[in-house]
Amino acid sequence: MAEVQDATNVGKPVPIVLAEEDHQFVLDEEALEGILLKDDIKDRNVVVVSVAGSYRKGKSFLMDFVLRYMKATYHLNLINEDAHWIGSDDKPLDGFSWRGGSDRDTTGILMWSEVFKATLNDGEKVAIVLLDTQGTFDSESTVKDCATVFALSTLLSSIQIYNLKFNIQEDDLQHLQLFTEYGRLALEDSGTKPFQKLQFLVRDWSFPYEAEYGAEGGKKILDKRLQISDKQHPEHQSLRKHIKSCFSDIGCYLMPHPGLNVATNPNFDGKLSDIEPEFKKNLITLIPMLLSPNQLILKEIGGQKIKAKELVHYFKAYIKLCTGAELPEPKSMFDTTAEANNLSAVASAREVYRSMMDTICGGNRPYLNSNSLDVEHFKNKDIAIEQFIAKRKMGGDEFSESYKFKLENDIDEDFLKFKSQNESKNVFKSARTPAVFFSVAVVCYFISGLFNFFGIYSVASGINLIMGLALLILILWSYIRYSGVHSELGSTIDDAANIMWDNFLKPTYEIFLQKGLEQATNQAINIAVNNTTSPITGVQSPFVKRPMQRMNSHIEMNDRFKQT
Ligand SMILES: Nc1nc2c(ncn2[C@@H]2O[C@H](COP(=O)(O)OP(=O)(O)OP(=O)(O)O)[C@@H](O)[C@H]2O)c(=O)[nH]1
Ligand SMILES: [Mg+2]
Repeated sequence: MAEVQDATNVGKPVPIVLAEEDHQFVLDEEALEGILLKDDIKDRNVVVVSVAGSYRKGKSFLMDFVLRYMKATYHLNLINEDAHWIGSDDKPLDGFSWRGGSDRDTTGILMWSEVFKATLNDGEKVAIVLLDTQGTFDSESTVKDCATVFALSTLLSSIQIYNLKFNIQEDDLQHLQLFTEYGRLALEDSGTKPFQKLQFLVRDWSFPYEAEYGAEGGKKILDKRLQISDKQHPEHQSLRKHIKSCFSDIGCYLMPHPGLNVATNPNFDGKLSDIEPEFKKNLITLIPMLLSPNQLILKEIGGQKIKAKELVHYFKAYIKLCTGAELPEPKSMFDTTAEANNLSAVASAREVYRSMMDTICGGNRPYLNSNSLDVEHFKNKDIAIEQFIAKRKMGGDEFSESYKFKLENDIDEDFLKFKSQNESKNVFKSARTPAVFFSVAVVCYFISGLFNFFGIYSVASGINLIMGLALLILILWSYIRYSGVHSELGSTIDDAANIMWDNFLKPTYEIFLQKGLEQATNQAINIAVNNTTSPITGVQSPFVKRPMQRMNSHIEMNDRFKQT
């Protein structure tokens, strides 16, 4: 017994993964290498035991009993059959820091500085590493912090103890799913189960009449909780399938309550004499069940056993993955639900906009002039946004503001598509390229004729060359449109035609049109005022003649009236 007590003073907890204030996790490589790269350790295959779960649930307290067992069994080579490893009744519990109170204690990931050396039944010499982790869901950690610690410790351990209180609840399974999925994302898909042993540990189990304390009762409860049946909601079924697919072995142990001293006495220092005998009895069964030489599970990654020196590389690689920008940000249940709500409201409002625009300018509707299309767009956009605002959504106005912005962007994107679809229906626009090049050819033809007439042959042949080029481009464009090949060249020709149209042909055409209109208006006024015959038809217009006759007769009548 004395030897056991001395042994508990060897080693100390070493922070390996440090939780920084800005919610970043940093690996202390030097400390890690100091533990795992010792000459007598580095080439041994490793067993990594870790404990994870919500904060303030006795994880570090349990690990200190694990330490007592490890020291007695592997450090001092005491065989534990007589349960002496658990120590004397009056010895306070030390090792990983544990304490009472409601505020979190452990942060980041701690590794015990002593790596225990063991020889398996087949003679293989292995090293056993113990990890204690920061509890999940304390008031200071974000969901990402919790997922990072849980995923890292699951990725790096061969036995992960999932520490729960009272029962295995649905939310415990949901969190496990979230965290393991986070860890699984960090791994390349190897097709095999990514993690090894998962040991549910239910503390303060209060229903021994339903399932007895220990592994047998634990199995009964676990089977019930992980059972998949057709009657279950698909969400529950997939959750269970997911958990089973992640771990190669899943067990459960039901622990009794340790007694009121442990749970509520602020002066409790871990003495066995203050702990309920039933709890002690179960510790003596639980810990050797996981860690006796014939129960050890070697750490494997992708089917390969991992040596202590290799574990250092995996620590470095996984922390980089879990803290890098590649993994998606895990969110709280509320955020995820509110996001889903808002996204579905965005989708249905967008659908409203699309279907309204479809009836106005969809594929089977005729061309609409761009002003009317703009008016319809703004009107329908307003209707869609109003519908988005009116829809009941979780998260409140502030939360949905960014989704409203997204909806506006999505609608503007849709509008661009509707617009270009509408433009493609404008036959005049699609005929612009041939019209431009044809016009160039015709104009060149007349101008070159003019130069020929005046005998300036060199200029005329230069203009003829331009005419030939325009015709050649026209033929090339027609071929591209017909065959569908070299579409980029086709677009360049279209662009060139647009530039010529916008800068030369359209202004010229507008000037002529304006002049023509001015002339026509002047003539119409002349006809009206002078009652002249139309210069075009040579006929006196009845629309002008009749009102003029009526006006003249009114003047005549007026004059006669004045005379009488
Ligand atoms: N009810 C109950 N209390 C326990 C049990 N085991 C330990 N405790 C008490 O729980 C309190 C917290 O113990 P810790 O080991 O520090 O808990 P932890 O889970 O490591 O907490 P964090 O490091 O903050 O995540 C201490 O007061 C222990 O005495 C148990 O099985 N049941
Ligand atoms: Mg702790």
